[in-house]
Amino acid sequence: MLLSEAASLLITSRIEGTADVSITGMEIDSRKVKTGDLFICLPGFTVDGHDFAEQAITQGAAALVVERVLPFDIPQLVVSSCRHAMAVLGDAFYEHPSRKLNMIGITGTNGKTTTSYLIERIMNDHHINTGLIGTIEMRYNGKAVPMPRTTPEAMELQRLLHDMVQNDVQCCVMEVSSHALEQGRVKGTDYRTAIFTNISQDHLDYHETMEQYVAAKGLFFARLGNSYDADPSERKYAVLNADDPAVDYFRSITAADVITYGVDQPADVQASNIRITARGTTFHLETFRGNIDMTLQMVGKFNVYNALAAITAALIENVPLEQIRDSLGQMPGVDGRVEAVDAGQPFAVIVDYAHTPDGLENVLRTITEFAEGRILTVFGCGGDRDRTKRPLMGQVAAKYSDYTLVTSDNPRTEEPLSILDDIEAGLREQQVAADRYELIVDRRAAIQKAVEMAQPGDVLLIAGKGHETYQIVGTEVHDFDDRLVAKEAIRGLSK
Ligand SMILES: CC(=O)N[C@H]1[C@@H](OP(=O)(O)OP(=O)(O)OC[C@H]2O[C@@H](n3ccc(=O)[nH]c3=O)[C@H](O)[C@@H]2O)O[C@H](CO)[C@@H](O)[C@@H]1O[C@H](C)C(=O)N[C@@H](C)C(=O)N[C@H](CCC(=O)O)C(=O)O
Ligand SMILES: Nc1ncnc2c1ncn2[C@@H]1O[C@H](COP(=O)(O)OP(=O)(O)OP(=O)(O)O)[C@@H](O)[C@H]1O
Repeated sequence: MLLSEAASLLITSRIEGTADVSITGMEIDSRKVKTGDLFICLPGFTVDGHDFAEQAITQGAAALVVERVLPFDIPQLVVSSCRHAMAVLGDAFYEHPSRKLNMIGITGTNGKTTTSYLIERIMNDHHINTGLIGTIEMRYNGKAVPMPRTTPEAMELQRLLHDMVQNDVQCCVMEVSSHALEQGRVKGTDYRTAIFTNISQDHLDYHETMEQYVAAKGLFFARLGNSYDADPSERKYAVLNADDPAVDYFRSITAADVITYGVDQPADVQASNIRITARGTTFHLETFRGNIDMTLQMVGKFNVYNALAAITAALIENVPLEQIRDSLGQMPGVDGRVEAVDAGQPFAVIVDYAHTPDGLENVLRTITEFAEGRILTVFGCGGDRDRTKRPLMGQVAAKYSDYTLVTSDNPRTEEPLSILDDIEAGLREQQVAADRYELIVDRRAAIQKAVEMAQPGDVLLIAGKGHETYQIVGTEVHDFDDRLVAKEAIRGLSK
């Protein structure tokens, strides 16, 4: 691509210097620039990419995209927003890869990862080669790479999608975070199906108010549309949770065809007669393509919602209902999501990624449905993130647990004990007696204590970290896996 071609894609841009320079790659991180790359200077929240232009030039950048002209003798494409330019240029440079894939995006506070795994499983079982991008990793054709963020930056995303196209992937299911929507990371990505799971309090450190958080999610649906004469194979679909209060708002702002799913409110894809046991969940499913009885190995009403969202996406892709039933019935669940830890102990240990008040409430409510003994809960809240959810999570833990151990969960640069104090305020609000909870900063010691307290029939929930295998203290990342720590503690019981 020539710099002049890049400029023609951005209507208000101008070029300072030579326009016919050839661009052989694009990069937003100066440390990764290669000879011939176009370096896009992103003004960030912590540092400004413009300050790294010199390093990019030293590494061989052929030209820059800037919001202000820099004093370097190199062609510069001057734009009003480098973030917007990155999305447009990435999409064009990688030859519009999302238009060659059936793109399914999932947004919502909870359930994105679970739903994406369910869709990936159904599609692949139906021989639709499907790639996945999300919190845990990006994977396709048996290749998996851990991801630093839930939704990649626009440039990285377009590169990934291009790679999928080159490798004969037909469908891509991906998580679309509210941060990504707000920052335009998925601008230019052409989705066929946009799924909404649910919205509840989280990320207010970033979005500040619930209204702004909902509005950020809304961008996903507002950008999706159909022309009146769109070919059926080209139509766009908004798949919405009929039981979530935000459904009417998202319906009102999208021009896509809306398909709803739900349990409590009438919906196009509806579950009824839900039965939950410790081993799984069954329900009756009614859809616009027929009805069927479903069995999930995953527990909880919230997983019925995740399954309904996945079923709806699969029906849009014309997967037969029987095939969907068989795929979901065989799916053991997702890493770190209501994952049972079994080291032969006479009580249940469950590790779960719940890190929002709503997520914690859902998993605890589910446990109450099958717990024979007491419920012991170990959890904490992340440092340098939404502080307002801490007391709310304390309240939820207090409401459902017989004993709560409040501990650390990635304290980052905050004083760990002060995070625990914020959570304790919620426990106190619920007027929990002082002998029904404890603050233990060291997560290993908290898990150890809970394991020692557990009696036969009890359920011990270790919430917050799920699949994560680290703990961030200060700026250091330490190895830490709740599942391994719990197993060690259980083995220690017999010594
Ligand atoms: C708040 C937020 O989203 N920040 C993202 C943003 O950071 P930033 O704007 O501060 O960027 P920066 O680090 O200041 O750098 C600015 C520019 O300088 C460049 N740079 C920087 C250093 C250098 O030596 N050379 C260089 O070129 C960077 O590559 C970047 O282009 O752009 C960075 C570069 O892409 C992201 O890594 C960073 O995500 C941070 C790590 C983050 O924690 N994001 C979270 C909040 C997030 O996005 N989470 C959601 C999921 C939430 C959920 O549902 O749980 C997600 O989608 O992951
Ligand atoms: N549909 C749902 N409704 C409410 N809570 C849910 C739902 N699905 C999962 N959860 C809870 O949220 C936790 C995280 O689930 P999952 O990883 O699927 O969500 P996510 O949206 O991808 O989260 P994140 O954005 O933080 O990665 C689960 O461990 C479970 O406790």
